[in-house]
Amino acid sequence: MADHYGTHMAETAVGMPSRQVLASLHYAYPTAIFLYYMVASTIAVCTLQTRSSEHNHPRRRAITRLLMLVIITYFAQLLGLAALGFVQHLFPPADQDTIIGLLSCALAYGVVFAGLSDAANPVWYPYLGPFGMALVLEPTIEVMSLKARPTGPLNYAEVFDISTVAVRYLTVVLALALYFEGNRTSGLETGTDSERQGLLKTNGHAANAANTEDQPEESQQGGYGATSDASTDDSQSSDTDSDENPYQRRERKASEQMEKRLKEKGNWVTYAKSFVVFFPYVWPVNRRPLQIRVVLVGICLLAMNFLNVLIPRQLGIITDSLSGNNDKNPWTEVLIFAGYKLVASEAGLSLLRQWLWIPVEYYSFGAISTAAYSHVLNLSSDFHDSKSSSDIMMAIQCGQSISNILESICFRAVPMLIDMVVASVYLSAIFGPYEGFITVATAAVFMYIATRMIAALKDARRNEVGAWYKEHYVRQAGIQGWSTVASFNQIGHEEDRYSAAVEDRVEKTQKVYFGYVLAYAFQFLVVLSGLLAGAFLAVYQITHKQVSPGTFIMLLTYWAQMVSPLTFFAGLGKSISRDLLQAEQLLEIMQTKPTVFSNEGAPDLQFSGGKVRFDNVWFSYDKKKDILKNINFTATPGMTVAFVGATGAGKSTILKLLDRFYDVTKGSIEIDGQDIREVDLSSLRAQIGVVPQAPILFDDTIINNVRYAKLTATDEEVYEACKAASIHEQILTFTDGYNTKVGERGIKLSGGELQRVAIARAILKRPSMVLLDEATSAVDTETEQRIQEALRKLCEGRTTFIVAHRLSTIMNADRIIVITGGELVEQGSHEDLIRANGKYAELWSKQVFVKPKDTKDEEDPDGKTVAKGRKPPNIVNDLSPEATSSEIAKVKSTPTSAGQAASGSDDTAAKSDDKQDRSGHKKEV
Ligand SMILES: Nc1ncnc2c1ncn2[C@@H]1O[C@H](COP(=O)(O)OP(=O)(O)OP(=O)(O)O)[C@@H](O)[C@H]1O
Repeated sequence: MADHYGTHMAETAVGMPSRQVLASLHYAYPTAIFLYYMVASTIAVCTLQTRSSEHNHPRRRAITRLLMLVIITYFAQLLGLAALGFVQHLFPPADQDTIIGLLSCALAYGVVFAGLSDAANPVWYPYLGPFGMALVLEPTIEVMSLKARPTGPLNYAEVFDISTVAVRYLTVVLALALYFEGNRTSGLETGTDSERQGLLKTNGHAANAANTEDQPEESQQGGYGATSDASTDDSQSSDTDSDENPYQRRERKASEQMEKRLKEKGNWVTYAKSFVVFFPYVWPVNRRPLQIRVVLVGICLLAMNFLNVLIPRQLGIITDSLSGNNDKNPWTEVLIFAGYKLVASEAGLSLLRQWLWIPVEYYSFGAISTAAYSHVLNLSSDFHDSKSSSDIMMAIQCGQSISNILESICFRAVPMLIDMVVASVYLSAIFGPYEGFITVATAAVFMYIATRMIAALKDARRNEVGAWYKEHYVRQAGIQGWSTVASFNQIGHEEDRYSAAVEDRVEKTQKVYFGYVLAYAFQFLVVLSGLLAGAFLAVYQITHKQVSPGTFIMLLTYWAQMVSPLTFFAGLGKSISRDLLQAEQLLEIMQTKPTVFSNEGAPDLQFSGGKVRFDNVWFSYDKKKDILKNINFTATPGMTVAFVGATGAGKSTILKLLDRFYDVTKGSIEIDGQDIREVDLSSLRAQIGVVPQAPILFDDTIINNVRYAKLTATDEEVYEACKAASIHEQILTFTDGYNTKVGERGIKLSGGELQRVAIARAILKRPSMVLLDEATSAVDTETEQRIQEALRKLCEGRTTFIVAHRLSTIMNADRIIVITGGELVEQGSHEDLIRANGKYAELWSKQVFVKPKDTKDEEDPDGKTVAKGRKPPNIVNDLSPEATSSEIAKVKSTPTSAGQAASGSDDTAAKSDDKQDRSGHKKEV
């Protein structure tokens, strides 16, 4: 064996133990650098320190160059040894430990160098550690090597070697000095030491609060994500992207959410802990058979690791038996090989693993989807009003990504890592440490190149997704808006638009595709170089009879097997971060708490007539602008209360508060003396029947849609409800009668039919209280008459709240409440309010006395003259304030006749005089 300087160890006076120590140091030093760097970098990333530094170290460039110089000195030493070997005809020119040590140090510092070059704002301790080790270990190794050489004067090679080590040592010292000097200077300049202290908020407390809290949100995020982190780049770039498609918007929102949560949690570890909510869905808790399956899957994976060694090894044995290098029977060996292949194949362990795993996987997918769906359904109106339904549905589907992350780590990354470690150890054992080094070096270079290339393709990929979405939207717009396209004669325009979008997408896809092909080509070249180096070494050892020819075949097979784990690892970070972003969207939903809920153990609503009291009710949707202000009124049992007022005044909001779609911000709502927040939500809603402004039906048959109000209702009950809602006859005229499908959201029904089906539903429910929100807005007056009849049946004896713009609909209400700008400005019966000559009288007069404008010749908006005496294009209300007053005066003198004028029905007018409410209670006016 040759020592550091090419002289044979055996000739020196150094004892065995120190030689062993020296040999171990050659391996331990680069290993320590590598491990320290990896662990320190991981800690820095996990504790988010890499995101803290907002300005660069002033000497960073110089330090990076010095690090490069350190690597060069190792190659210089190797070149020196090669020159010595060449001159002295020594091969190998030094002992194997020294050469491997130098090569490994060059590789380890190479990894550190690559990390420093790539980091946007590095945290320095992962890079300083190796320098610190060098300060101690470099002289130690050198001194021990000098001790190991024979006594006598130094030759040129030894002088060169010592000088190179000295240069390296000085380089390391200089790099450290520059770091501390730069740190001190920048500290003096800025007055802070952000590089060492700049940790982010932990659990809501900012370590660098002074730095971050004064800044606007954007700038905080900017500094925050100031690494090369993809997600932050995405969020920032897409913020300014006006062409953001839903995919990009979702990704941006998820990545912003992730940033926010990371900021709150302080590090990745606590961040990852927030995903613990998914644990019961991923791990089959309380399902022993499934748990056993998971364990068996683990055993299968270990068996696969084992087979990955056995198969190449067996090929080597077969080759050796064929070439007579061993005395084994090739027939038997081939059979054993076939056996291994069978076990490792899709028909063997893989099949078994899938069989074991599929129920677990689907358990998890099913459990997450069901839990997410149920959670979403139980969230309150504020959530549903603020989220797009497509985003919610996407997020529920993203449940799969949680199990994907675990599967990637547990069932792919871990076994592949085992494969790679086993490969380098096994190859080192067979061919010696050089082969192990070649394997590790190839893997490191491969991963570096592959991850860089994937990162370089990020923009191209984003453009491709954008183009894909654009194509999708152009197509969808053309098809969905076909009638608009056709009626505006724009088919040609849409065709051009679509073909341009397709062309753009195809061009961008090609770019990405070619990028991937190029990336694979580079990866292949790296693997080929490693394979070539490994194969040369093997050939050398075979020709020197150190190993058998069969091992060559084993080596080739092993290398071929390693490409797929390497490719997987190169893309692992990307796929995990994509899955995490998707899981983030679901996590956000799962962590949203309903704002309207039943208190623990809340009693059921005890309904006794339906007395409703609004006591000083205030409400705001966004906690900023008050939508309802100080609303006070009481509705006695069976009373019909109508809300009128301008659009946006807050009428529908009052109904939503009654049904507890939202809770009041201040004040309270009581039903029969019970605060509705104190009773069980479901028992409250069970008492209330709603006919909404825009009823939504399910894409199902009419009968099923009506029956939705009471799932146990018989067909007869449904028919009765439809008869009561004056829709039965009409349904019978449909092609399939009650089995007619209503289309998505009831699109196949007319507005009036839709509203009557909604009324039938409410009738079938037989609620104790009724809320009608513009229930007859979509029907003509004749149909309305019939619906009024239906509604009368529905509301009979029930406390009813009506919102209506058409005042004729509500003039018979026991109480009319006028809402203006969220405030209750008037209340009373129709007659009282008309007499009061306030807001209601004004609204009433405008609706009653609508008549054509004076039909003198005038110009229409296009400048064309409209001839006098002809019917003008619009009927408008032309009452002047004076005219209004005089009309109201008339109304005041003959209220009943005004009622008749409005309703056109003696019957309804007669009822307006009825001071007794429908349940026999005296009206509370
Ligand atoms: N979910 C919501 N989130 C935020 N603001 C809302 C929401 N729903 C309604 N608003 C706002 O609250 C105000 C009152 O709305 P509301 O629907 O109660 O009015 P309305 O009097 O019933 O109007 P219309 O007669 O047109 O139905 C409006 O300004 C509206 O923009």
